[in-house]
Amino acid sequence: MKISVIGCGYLGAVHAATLASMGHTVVGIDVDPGKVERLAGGDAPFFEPGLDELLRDGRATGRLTFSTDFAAAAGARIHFLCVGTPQSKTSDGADLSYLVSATESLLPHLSRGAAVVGKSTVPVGTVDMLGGILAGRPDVLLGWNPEFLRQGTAVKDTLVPDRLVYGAPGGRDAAFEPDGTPRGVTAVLDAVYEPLLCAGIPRLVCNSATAELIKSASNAYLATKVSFINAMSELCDASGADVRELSEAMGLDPRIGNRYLHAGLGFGGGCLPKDIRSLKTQAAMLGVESAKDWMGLVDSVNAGQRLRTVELARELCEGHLAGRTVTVLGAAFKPDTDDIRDSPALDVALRLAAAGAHVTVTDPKAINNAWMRYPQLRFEPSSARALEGAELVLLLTEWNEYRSLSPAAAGQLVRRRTLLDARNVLDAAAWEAVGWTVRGLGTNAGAPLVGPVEAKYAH
Ligand SMILES: NC(=O)c1ccc[n+]([C@@H]2O[C@H](COP(=O)([O-])OP(=O)(O)OC[C@H]3O[C@@H](n4cnc5c(N)ncnc54)[C@H](O)[C@@H]3O)[C@@H](O)[C@H]2O)c1
Ligand SMILES: O=c1ccn([C@@H]2O[C@H](COP(=O)(O)OP(=O)(O)O[C@H]3O[C@H](CO)[C@@H](O)[C@H](O)[C@H]3O)[C@@H](O)[C@H]2O)c(=O)[nH]1
Repeated sequence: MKISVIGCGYLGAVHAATLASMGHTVVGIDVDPGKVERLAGGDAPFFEPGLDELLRDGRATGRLTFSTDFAAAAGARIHFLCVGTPQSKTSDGADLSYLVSATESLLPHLSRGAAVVGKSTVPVGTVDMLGGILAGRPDVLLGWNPEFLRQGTAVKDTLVPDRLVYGAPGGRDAAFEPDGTPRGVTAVLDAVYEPLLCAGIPRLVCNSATAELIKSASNAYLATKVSFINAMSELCDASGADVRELSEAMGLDPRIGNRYLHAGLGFGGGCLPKDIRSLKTQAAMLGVESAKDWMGLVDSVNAGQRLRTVELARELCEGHLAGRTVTVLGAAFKPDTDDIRDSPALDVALRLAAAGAHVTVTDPKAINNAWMRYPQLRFEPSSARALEGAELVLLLTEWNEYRSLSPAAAGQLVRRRTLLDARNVLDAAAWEAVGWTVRGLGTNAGAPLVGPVEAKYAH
């Protein structure tokens, strides 16, 4: 099947390359000529494990091409909208201007009966709004097929997803003939995903509003779990408990599960933060105060972890960050990606620098992106050189390279063996054994149990 993918960023490039690997003929369209040139050359414009290989394969078979020209999308049976829906510059809501523009650019090139299906994460009601743009083309099928991939494991997540969700006009009842044969956009999507469906991946068909909300609610739930355990980590610090043990024990209850229950610096990236704010805005507009307040709390607990980290760093520098030499391990919002969108690590690094510390940031993949965005920070690609002379080391993104640092070797490089493990991943005892002072978030490692509890319950 000929398919077009509009918007070739972290989502679209992976979607296009995996569809080509399933045997489809795919053209990726993007307004960024530099990105298109690299993709067309079989070279991913960002770091995503496994993507380069898929791009090269797609290029070799001739099934995967890229263009800046929307005319190249003509003749496709289905067009996937994968453009960004970032947080608006003026509110907490999503900026839908890229989607509107992409749909308008696509309109003149739509074949009779073609399907337009969005994958971007959108507020509920977006499909109806885009339907207005396509109103003059009643032959065109419109649907939504939200994406759940994670960066760092995007290729595997796309080829072996937990589920496929189709938002189709009229919902489940209208999506099938009386004999159960899929019709309309459901039939087209089934043909696209045939190999996945044959492999037993569950597929859920619902109306567009439900599909839009399934995506937002899923991200909101993941963010809720992270903020919940981080709120518990603060309780642990206040009481002398250890959040790693608490989380492990809670996670063994299958009703709770241990995933997204890792306490630390909290969530960042191009998805969870903007998606919970967008959901908060949607809830407010729909007059649903409980969901609005819930998202606000999840967001503020998450922001609090960044501030707690800076305060802990200050404490570890005897109350004064000004003039201190500080090394930050990690710039990406999480390991295995070069994405620095809303990176908790860089947020903390900027706050430390603003407090007067001499901050050096290192990262295995994200240095270039970080340096272009924050030229005021100092970056060093080599972690060994970044550690030289440090008075405080902060582990802010848990790349394997940092998890496997030798405490003794790192100790030879720094001026003072003081470590803040804000991702709670290191073996504090092994580091303390060679003279490091180690602190975490909610692990109480090395912290004196000064009596916040006694103070709170004194009267
Ligand atoms: N990144 C993820 O892991 C992920 C996963 C699931 C869903 N999503 C959602 O997918 C969407 C895209 O996210 P992303 O991370 O890929 O963003 P991104 O910024 O990496 O990519 C968006 C791409 O769209 C292009 N673009 C913008 N306007 C365009 C237009 N009018 N025509 C053609 N191309 C245009 C941009 O140049 C860019 O390459 C968002 O809604 C996001 O929430 C992302
Ligand atoms: O126990 C945990 C798990 C994650 N995180 C942090 O949470 C953030 C998000 O992590 P992850 O979900 O792995 O990254 P994303 O690639 O942003 O993926 C999320 O956002 C995508 C875009 O919507 C969705 O498709 C995915 O399903 C959803 O997991 C990162 O900063 C992590 O460090 C924690 O702090 N503790």
